[in-house]
This record gives sequence, C-alpha cells and structure tokens, in this order.
Amino acid sequence: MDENFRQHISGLKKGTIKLHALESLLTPDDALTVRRSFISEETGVSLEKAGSYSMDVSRACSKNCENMIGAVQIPLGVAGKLKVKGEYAEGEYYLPLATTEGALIASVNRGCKAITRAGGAEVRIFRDGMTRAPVFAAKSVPHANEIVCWIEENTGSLREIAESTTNHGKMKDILCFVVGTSVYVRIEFSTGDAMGMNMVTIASERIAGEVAEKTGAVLVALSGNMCTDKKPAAINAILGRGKTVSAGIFLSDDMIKEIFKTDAATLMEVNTRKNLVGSAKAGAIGFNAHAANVIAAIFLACGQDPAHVVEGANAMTTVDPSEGGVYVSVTLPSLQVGTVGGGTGLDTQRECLSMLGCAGGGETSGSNSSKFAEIIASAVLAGELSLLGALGAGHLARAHKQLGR
Ligand SMILES: CC(C)(COP(=O)([O-])OP(=O)([O-])OC[C@H]1O[C@@H](n2cnc3c(N)ncnc32)[C@H](O)[C@@H]1OP(=O)([O-])[O-])[C@@H](O)C(=O)NCCC(=O)NCCSC(=O)C[C@@](C)(O)CC(=O)[O-]
Ligand SMILES: NC(=O)C1=CN([C@@H]2O[C@H](COP(=O)(O)OP(=O)(O)OC[C@H]3O[C@@H](n4cnc5c(N)ncnc54)[C@H](OP(=O)(O)O)[C@@H]3O)[C@@H](O)[C@H]2O)C=CC1
Repeated sequence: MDENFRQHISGLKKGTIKLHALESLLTPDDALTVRRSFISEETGVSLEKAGSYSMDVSRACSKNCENMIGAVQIPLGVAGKLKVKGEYAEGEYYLPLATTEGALIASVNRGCKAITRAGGAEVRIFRDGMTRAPVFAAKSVPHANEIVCWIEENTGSLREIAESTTNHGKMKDILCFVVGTSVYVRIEFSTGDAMGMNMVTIASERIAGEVAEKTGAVLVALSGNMCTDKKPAAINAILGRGKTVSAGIFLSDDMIKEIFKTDAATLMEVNTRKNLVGSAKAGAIGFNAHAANVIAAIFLACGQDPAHVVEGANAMTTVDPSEGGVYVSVTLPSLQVGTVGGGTGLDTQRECLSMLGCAGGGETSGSNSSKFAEIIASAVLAGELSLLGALGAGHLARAHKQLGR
C-alpha cells in the first residue's frame, strides 16, 4: 500500500486523525480507500467488494453519506412495460426495481401486463404538500391560545419569511394543534421537483424563530412529530403528506381468469377479508397487500429516502364490483418523492430516474416529481393486483418456492 495511505491509517489508529476528517486531507476516492482499509484492519473483514463501485463519490461523500467506505450493491431488475394514463405520466414505462426478494419483480411484471393490456392505469394526484411541525412550549393554556391566534393572524408575513429561504418552495398552509401547553405548528409547502425535507426544515426554522420572538413561545423542537416524518401516523393518512395519489384500472372477467388464474368474486373477497377487515383487526394504518414492496424497490433504484417507505406504504387498496369485471384502485395518501436533491443525483439512481423520463427538474416546477409519483402509484397497483390474484389462486407459497429460494 501507498506510504501516504499507511501514514493516514497510522494516524487513524493513534487517534491523531479523525475518521470523518479524511476528506479534508485526501481526494474523495483516496479518503474512502484509507477509511475502508482502516475499518478492514479493525474488523478483520476484507471489504474488497464494498470497495468496488462505479459512482463518482465526490458528490456522495459530501452530500449523501458521511464516513463513506464504499457501496453495497442491490440487484436491479425491470418490470413492464407499464402503461400509465396520468396528468403528468402518459405512456409506457419500464420500471427500475432494486430488490433481493425473489418473486417480487415477476409479480409486478404480471400486474403491469394486466394493466397495460387493460388500457393503462388511470392515475391522479389529489394533493401535494410537504410538512414540518415544530413544537413550542406555552406558559399556560391561554398563552397557547394566544400563540395560535397570532400565527393565524400573521400567516401572510410568515409566508414571506419562509419563502425568502428558497427559490422553489411555496408555503401553502399552517395548521395548529394544541395539547395543554404544547403547540404544534404543522407548516405545509409545495416543493417543486424536490422531495423537500431539507428545504421545508430550513424554511420552518425561520418561521419558528419569528413565532418565538413575537409570541414568547419557546421552541422545544423543530420537528415535533406532528409532521410526521418517517413514523407511521394517522395524520399523514388523513391529511396527506408529500403527494396524495390514486391509481385505478378496470379488469374484465376474462383478463382476471387468463392472467391471474382466479375470478372477480375471489379477488373482491380476498381484498375485503385481507386488506380491509384483516388490516382493521390488526390495527394497521395501511390497508393494502404489499405497497411497501414496490415503493421500497423503486425508492432504492431511484435515489429516494428509503425511510419514507414508512409513509409511502400507508396505502389503501379497493376492489369494486363492475359490469363484466372489477375496478381495482390504490390510494397513497403520503408518497414523498423527488427528482432533484437527496440521492437523485447519484449516478446509478439518476440513470433509473432517466429510464422513467423524470430525472432532474421538470419543464414546469414539480412536473417531474408528479410524473414520478403517478408512475409509482401505477406500479403499486400492479403489485397489488398480482398478489391479490396469487392469494386468490392459492399460488403465493408456490411462487416464492419457485422464484425465491
Ligand atoms: C410468480 C407469479 C408472477 C407467477 O404467475 P403465473 O400467472 O403463475 O405465471 P405465468 O407463467 O402464467 O406468467 C404470468 C406473467 O407473470 C410474469 N412473470 C412470470 N414469471 C416471471 C419471471 N420469472 N420474471 C418476470 N416476470 C414473470 C409475466 O408477466 C408473465 O406473463 P408473460 O410475460 O409470460 O406473458 C405469480 O404467482 C405471483 O405474482 N405471485 C405472487 C408473488 C408476490 O406478489 N410476491 C410479493 C412479495 S410477497 C411479500 O413480500 C408480502 C406478503 C405476501 O407477505 C404480504 C402479505 O402479507 O400479503
Ligand atoms: N432536514 C431534515 O430534517 C430531513 C432531511 N432529509 C433529507 O433531505 C434530503 C431531501 O431534501 P430536499 O430539500 O428535497 O433536497 P435538497 O436538500 O437536496 O435540496 C434540493 C434543492 O434543489 C433546488 N432545486 C433546483 N431545482 C429544483 C426544482 N425543480 N424543484 C425543487 N427544487 C429545486 C431547491 O433549491 P431552493 O430551495 O433554493 O429552491 C431545493 O431546495 C434527502 O437527502 C433526505 O434524506 C430527510 C428527512 C428529514
């Protein structure tokens, strides 16, 4: 090994160099090599494979991952083509899916086949807004009331303050909730093509400062969990967070029989007893079969924040009787996605977004992230159709035996 590298490793061992300071002393690739070699020596694991990557790490180690030592690889497959008839996504798409679960892509692929043959998923976005909710301490219940009244009377000036921090963010709404002396201020923004959590957090900090100064409220935490970010929460399912999007498809009796080897009545019964009654009995927030599977696979492929699978999978699946077949829908109340920012600029993730024609900022602000959300909702519909069909036909265990072990 290079003498310069050995000296840095020796500095790490002696504690004269901090592990996270390597990028200030070396090029990004060299910093990773030294850190990985040090961790390899400390743990006795070669890490040779983790050190084999194709991405330009200068971006990753400065914006996405501290103390970076390499990359893990997740198999990337495709499903489709999937025909989507949305307001932003109009066409047929190959879906990039990163997963290690055998049978998942086959299942989504089968759903895509059905949807495309049936004419395409009909998809619409009903609401769009990213939230952050600081929590303040008031001195008393009347003081809490004064704080809320002040915020409601000064929404206009708070909007100006918030929007001075961003070119693309627009404040849409402020909702206040009080519990005794705790005041939760849920601030909602449209965030263009960004998922928006950094953008909204920065803007909310300015609002919080103004509220504290003008009302005497004490800011306890910039995130008070009424946002609610990265935790399962009914508020996101009810009010929405990120994009609220629904996709639906009519499937004829013939198609259900041919593609899913079952029938309309069985599909409806599985959905009612499993997705609706079963989920209710279990106290679930999501009433679906496996929305998380599809969202996680697309999120990993396309550079989304994987923790947002928690809210994204908060979906409800319905199967309505319809003349000559069924109308199946999924509704995702809190799908948080972006095509700029976060992990979307990493090389392989950007390639995957480009496969869908939505990498980077859209022609109009927000059009690419909306297109992406419509495609994801349609992909979730494909996954729901196929798993409901497999359960109806009694094929679930067989499929995983054949494809997953
Ligand atoms: C496995 C299938 C698709 C077989 O489905 P099938 O109908 O028996 O097979 P087929 O040979 O007739 O193929 C039908 C179509 O499926 C697709 N397909 C078929 N095989 C492949 C393959 N190798 N690679 C890619 N695509 C494949 C393909 O589109 C094909 O059409 P074609 O292109 O041939 O005209 C079906 O049985 C199925 O979907 N099973 C369900 C599996 C599933 O959804 N797993 C999801 C993960 S389960 C889980 O994680 C969550 C869970 C289950 O715990 C949640 C819960 O509690 O419910
Ligand atoms: N801070 C937090 O509490 C949390 C952070 N995260 C992380 O936040 C990151 C995502 O935050 P996010 O704010 O989306 O991304 P970034 O922080 O990467 O910021 C994206 C910026 O891109 C600019 N931009 C350029 N073109 C566009 C466009 N067309 N539409 C919208 N913005 C555009 C905006 O600048 P401008 O604002 O000037 O318009 C925007 O603020 C992820 O890495 C995620 O993991 C996740 C959860 C919580």
